[in-house]
Amino acid sequence: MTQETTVGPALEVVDLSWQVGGARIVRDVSLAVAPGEMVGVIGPNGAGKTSLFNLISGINPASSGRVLLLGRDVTHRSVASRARDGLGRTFQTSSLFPRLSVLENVRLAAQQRLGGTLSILQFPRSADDATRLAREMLDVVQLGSRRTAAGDLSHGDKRKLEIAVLLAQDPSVILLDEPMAGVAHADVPGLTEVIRDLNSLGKTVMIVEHHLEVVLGLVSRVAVMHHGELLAFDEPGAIMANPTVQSAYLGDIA
Ligand SMILES: Nc1ncnc2c1ncn2[C@@H]1O[C@H](COP(=O)(O)OP(=O)(O)OP(=O)(O)O)[C@@H](O)[C@H]1O
Repeated sequence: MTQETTVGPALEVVDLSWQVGGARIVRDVSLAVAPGEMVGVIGPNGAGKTSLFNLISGINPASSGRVLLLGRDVTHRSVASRARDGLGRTFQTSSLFPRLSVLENVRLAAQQRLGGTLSILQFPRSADDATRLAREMLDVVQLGSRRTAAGDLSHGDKRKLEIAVLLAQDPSVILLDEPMAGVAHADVPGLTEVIRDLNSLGKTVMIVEHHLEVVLGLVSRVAVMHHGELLAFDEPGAIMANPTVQSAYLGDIA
């Protein structure tokens, strides 16, 4: 007789809302993302996608509802606490140190994970654990051979470097906010490949992206937001065929 093991969602939001003044920016959103799943979040400008990420990562406090990370209720936890519990996030704007080298940017994160400080004055001189870990993460994002300052990288390579910085902190759940924004057309396939590889590392990923071909080709399910509400949450084929989604969103951009 086979025994079934039940594995809960890596990330779940339940009736999540965010109100600012009289405006309800995120309205009763509920969805669950399975461990190792990659989910897209799409919707027109101002639909509430980044606001949803801000609630999940703790940047903004939920007005009501809950956020569960790896089965733990983190709704009232700080950003740092959620990060310690396994949540990683990139932003629409770059969070890199532009004058530090590619390696130093990742080594800072690796050093923090390994229990060191964030001081660049305390970098060990020789190849230590943090350096080794940083090099491994740079190989994962295909930047292993780059020796330049982070600020000199192309937009596409900066996004890859931000992912390496995240990976050095070993998050279980990763939120990517518009990774393709500002990335040159020629760099899109390479960055797409790096994001796809996050799955083979066992990461759970939510990705906000306006670049529809990219997101539909990457994810197993798509959440469509509109006026702060979750309009639909389904497989890419079903989303494209959904009449409500078509009239509310896809019709607008076709
Ligand atoms: N701190 C805030 N105070 C008041 N309104 C806000 C705040 N943050 C966001 N908003 C509003 O909430 C709505 C949703 O914004 P949000 O950035 O979440 O949308 P989005 O779907 O990510 O848009 P885009 O695709 O343009 O990034 C917008 O109307 C925005 O102006």
